[in-house]
Amino acid sequence: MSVALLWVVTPNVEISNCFGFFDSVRDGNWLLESSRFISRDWGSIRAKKSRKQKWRSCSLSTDLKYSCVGESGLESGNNFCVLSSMVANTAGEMTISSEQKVYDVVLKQAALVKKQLRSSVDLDVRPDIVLPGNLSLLSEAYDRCGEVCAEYAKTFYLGTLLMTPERRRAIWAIYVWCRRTDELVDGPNASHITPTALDRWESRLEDLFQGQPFDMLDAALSDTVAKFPVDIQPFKDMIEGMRMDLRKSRYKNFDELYLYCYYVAGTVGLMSVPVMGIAPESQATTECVYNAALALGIANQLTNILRDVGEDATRGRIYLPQDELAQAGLSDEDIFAGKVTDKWRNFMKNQIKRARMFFDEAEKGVKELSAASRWPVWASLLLYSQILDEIEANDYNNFTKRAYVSKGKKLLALPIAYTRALIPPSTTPSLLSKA
Ligand SMILES: CC(C)=CCC/C(C)=C/CC/C(C)=C/CC/C(C)=C/[C@@H]1[C@@H](COP(=O)(O)OP(=O)(O)O)[C@]1(C)CC/C=C(\C)CC/C=C(\C)CCC=C(C)C
Repeated sequence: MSVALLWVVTPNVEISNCFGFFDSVRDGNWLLESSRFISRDWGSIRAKKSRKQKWRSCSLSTDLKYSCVGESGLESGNNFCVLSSMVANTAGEMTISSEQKVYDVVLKQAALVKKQLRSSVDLDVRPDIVLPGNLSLLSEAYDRCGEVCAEYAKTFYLGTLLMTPERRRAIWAIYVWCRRTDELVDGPNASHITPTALDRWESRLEDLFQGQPFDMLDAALSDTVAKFPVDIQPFKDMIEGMRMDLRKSRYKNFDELYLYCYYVAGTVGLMSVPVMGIAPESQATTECVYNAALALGIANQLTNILRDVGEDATRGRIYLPQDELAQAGLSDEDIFAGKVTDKWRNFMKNQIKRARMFFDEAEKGVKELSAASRWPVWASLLLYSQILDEIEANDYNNFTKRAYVSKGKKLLALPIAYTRALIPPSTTPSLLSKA
């Protein structure tokens, strides 16, 4: 299906398969982890005092709420203690945790866009610098991005129609680049993709950020990144996630999985916020909004992983943290056997709880976005989080049953998302402090 679509949307002047890309590149305790990864107050422990206060003002509470997730004694709230931004590697050496690494990227991204996004002007895009002839090519390129988006993500596409035309086009261009990147390792030509191919995709990315796009779809993104304060780092990180997918099929613990989820999905949040914009009246810190965006990406990816356990297993892939499986008395063989047992149900309950914590964290940031961007984000959040409800409704059989949200439920989510999108940003500095 995807290949057919790619042929339709790729213009003749370009390479014409796999979004025009393939030819061109041929040649411890999981409870502690879950608390640590979800609460921004962890960041505050590590950060300088001034930063710490800001994080505190927008974080989940650090109380023991998140430490009561697990079922085993190890996960008792009373044993909960703040570790640090360090984790032990297999050799027993202390290394920087994935959360710390990602947190640094979030801070950098937030700092980069703080000024522009806080502008009181509705849209702070730079004017077009293309010549008149190129303008229609560019608009054709954006239209194609819109078509891809409409084909792959219909509901989300409809949501983007509420955005201003400039923002909508930019989100489409980002979407298409992400989709193409994902297709490299997940699409029909995935078996031919090598690390070298990804290196080439990355140098192509660098070119487009320098204003030298390789094809039409790249040209749309090139224009977008010239107009909006979008940084290259999350894009490079997404490619890094694809590299990880090529070389890894197991994740030792949640620290490793978290990094993977950041690479392939948290990055999407960081790419999107500069385009969607933060409401000028919002009192939330930019970091806080970025953190929520990151959380939504992570939540979506965790949900995706939980939904696709059976499907991934048929490809020899298990994205679930190995240490948590072992703690639950489960092994890879149990996953391959695909039997829903009580051990499995308990394990899944904990995984679902953790994914929901990330959704909760994300919810805090949505209302801080510019008014027109809130609806598609709420819609995406509600629809994706409902997949978790469906896994429960399937009695945790994610081996042979694919959890999906029915059309009726999807339709119902849209007005709910719309109503939520009407909630204005927080204007109480005591709750969310201004940067
Ligand atoms: C409004 C909105 C949702 C904008 C995001 C648009 C965008 C640029 C999406 C790109 C998605 C994409 C193709 C990513 C490539 C990697 C990948 C496949 C990730 C998985 C997505 C699900 O994709 P898929 O369509 O394959 O799913 P199905 O299997 O068909 O169900 C991911 C699970 C991750 C997607 C991550 C997001 C959509 C992050 C969203 C976060 C924001 C938009 C930030 C919102 C801001 C705040 C403050 C909360």
